[in-house]
Amino acid sequence: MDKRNKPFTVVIEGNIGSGKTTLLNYFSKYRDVEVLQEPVEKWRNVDGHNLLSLLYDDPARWSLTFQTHVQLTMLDHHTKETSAKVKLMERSLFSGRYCFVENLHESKLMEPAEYAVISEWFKWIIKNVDVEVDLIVYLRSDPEVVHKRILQRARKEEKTVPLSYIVALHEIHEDWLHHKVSHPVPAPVLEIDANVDLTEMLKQISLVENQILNRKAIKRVL
Ligand SMILES: Cc1cc2cn([C@H]3C[C@H](O)[C@@H](CO)O3)c(=O)nc2[nH]1
Repeated sequence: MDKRNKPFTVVIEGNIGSGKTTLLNYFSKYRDVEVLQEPVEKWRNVDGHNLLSLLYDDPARWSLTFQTHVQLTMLDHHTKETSAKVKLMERSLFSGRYCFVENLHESKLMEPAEYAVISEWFKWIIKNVDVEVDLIVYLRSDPEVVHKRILQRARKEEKTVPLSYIVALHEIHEDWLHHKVSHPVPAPVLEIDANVDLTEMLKQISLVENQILNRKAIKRVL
């Protein structure tokens, strides 16, 4: 991708059920913003196989397969050309490797040899492909709050997700994006309190909208 016309790239990060889709929908009304949601439907149908369902039914057996496919679909989003000035992505190669893969490895649901292989892929990609991001919006939430939402949302594959899994993912997101002590942070982090209800969340988003749309920088250029 030609660096000159690369869009201002913003990734939305946060635990399962932290309100990423709400934030992305808020911005889909803008002409000049390309919104790339997580391609969950792709993960549910890879040549007829529902990898998301396989993952949750038997994570030890399927975590490498699932995370390898997610890494491919994220690479596709990172490298997707667009004429829009802003590209808004739901999650990224970075949360894939630093949060989800890390968590599966730490909880012994991914073999060390599998962890090594998917990490080699990740290292090669960030060395050889331009997957730079300009801003991370971190939807910070409490595990109990999002776990309740997940059960209410009742995505069929997630109905058995235990609170312990959400707590582990929360800690890993916090170490990476809030404490910034575990892995490289590839862009400045803008934190949003995601424990609030929808109306309050939308109010928070409108307060940081100019930063997310990089308005002032674009005005400077124009
Ligand atoms: C990058 C990345 C996104 C992502 C999502 N997921 C799961 C969490 C949710 O149950 C579902 C949709 O985000 O997929 C995962 O296990 N590993 C992931 N890695």
